[in-house]
Amino acid sequence: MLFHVRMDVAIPRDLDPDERTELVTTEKARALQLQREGTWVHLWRVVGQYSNISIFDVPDSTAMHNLLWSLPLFPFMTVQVTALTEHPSALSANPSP
Ligand SMILES: O=C(O)CC1=CCC(=O)O1
Repeated sequence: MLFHVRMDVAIPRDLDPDERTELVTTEKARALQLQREGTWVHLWRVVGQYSNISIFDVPDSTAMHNLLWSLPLFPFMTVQVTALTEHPSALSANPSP
């Protein structure tokens, strides 16, 4: 099941710099792991913002929820999730005759 997710990151300015570095480093490691596993299918920076647009491929909405809650930066993010389904005009839904 595919999900479109927008994450807007807001790390407090007064957070300890070492803690900030640790958070960002562990978030990156987790993101790379999930991309290698094929779960985090796309990860794009939103131009000019500390935000990303991502596509996830997970079994169901509970898995999506649990994954997001498990992210190290989750406490510092506002997350918008949109469940996706196949468009009837997509090439993938219309194999060539
Ligand atoms: O920087 C971000 O947009 C938050 C984030 C998600 C995965 C990652 O490595 O950073």
